[in-house]
Amino acid sequence: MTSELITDIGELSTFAGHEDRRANAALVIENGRIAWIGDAEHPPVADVRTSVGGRAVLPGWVDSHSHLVFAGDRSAEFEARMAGTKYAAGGISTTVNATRAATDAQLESNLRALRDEARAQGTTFLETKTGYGLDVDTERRSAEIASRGADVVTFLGAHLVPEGISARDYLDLVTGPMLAAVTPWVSFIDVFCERGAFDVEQAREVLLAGRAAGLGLRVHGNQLGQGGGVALAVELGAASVDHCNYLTPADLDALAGSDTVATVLPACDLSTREPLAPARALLDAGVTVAIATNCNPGTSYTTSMQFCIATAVLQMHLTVEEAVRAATRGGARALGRDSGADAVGSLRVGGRADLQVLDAPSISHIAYRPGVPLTAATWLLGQRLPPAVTRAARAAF
Ligand SMILES: N=CN[C@@H](CCC(=O)O)C(=O)O
Ligand SMILES: [Zn+2]
Repeated sequence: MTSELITDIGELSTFAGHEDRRANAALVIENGRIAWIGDAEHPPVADVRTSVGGRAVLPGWVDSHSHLVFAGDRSAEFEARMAGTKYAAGGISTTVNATRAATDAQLESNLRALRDEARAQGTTFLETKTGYGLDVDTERRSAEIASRGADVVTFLGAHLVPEGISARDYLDLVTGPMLAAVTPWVSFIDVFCERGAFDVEQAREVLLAGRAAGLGLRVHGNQLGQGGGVALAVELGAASVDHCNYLTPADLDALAGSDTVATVLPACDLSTREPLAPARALLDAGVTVAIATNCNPGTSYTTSMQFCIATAVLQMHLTVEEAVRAATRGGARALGRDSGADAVGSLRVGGRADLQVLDAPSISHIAYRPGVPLTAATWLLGQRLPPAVTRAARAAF
């Protein structure tokens, strides 16, 4: 099996827990894994030598929150919002109607185009959710399609109570036949615990049914106002609670004393004109923070982790290193994948060779040069992605 030495690295960021950023380093990839990390002056013998010419090398992004199984467009809703209309959960139904009407091939092609767009920008590990079907058949096919394009799939049948059914009957469906239909394809269950979606008791019922089916738990919480989503996530030991825009001091304390990751979604905060999530306060309280895109057609139509990181630095007051860690190791933690043989989001000997090279000497350029796409090359499980694959989304016309 061919081994590849990556050398002339300007700055190596590993996020493996020690020497997170180092100069004069090199690494060797073999069999899809990192075989060696060390001093560039004393590398082991390798079959192939790749010089990155002083550029920065770091883990690929772990985007731990997206909604990529959908059809249709909500740019008119976005324009209205930019003109002053407030975001409300009800907008989800526009995408539900378009998604139900789409064929499997259309949904899969959209998902793959967005996944490739993300990869071209350095994302090597991606979670995505169902949640625009909201009937048994469309949720099942959404989950199956998602499993062919994403690394982790989350069941979000509890996104909104669709038209034509009572909340009680819909909860019975979500926690019964719908859950049974998606279970082969998903590893987490999620619920939108918010005004206009599901209240705390309804959310608890959904999460407990998911847990009984063997799924991990996640919560969309405290996005549009203070509520019980964060407290419920902590109470039930959810892997993450996502959004976290409106936190009380008690929410902060609860998160700080827990293993639940707070996932912040900076692009969504800007696109919905909600206050930015208090990522600085969360980190200061000792909470593990993840940064993700929340790519979806309603509230955050971007696959750019770099945009999210730059926003977290420039507007949420994270340091560059904190933000990049949150977008790699933090995302991995939110997905339960930050340790063990299948760990992602860090570069360590024996771990997956999922990495990217920036067209910049250090990670600081991600925020220092905001809006500039800096990923120059990406390796996924040790294989360098060909430019043709990463440009596929744009070539298809
Ligand atoms: N908040 C709930 N769900 C999505 C948005 C859904 C939509 O408006 O389409 C989110 O994470 O922002
Ligand atoms: Zn979301």
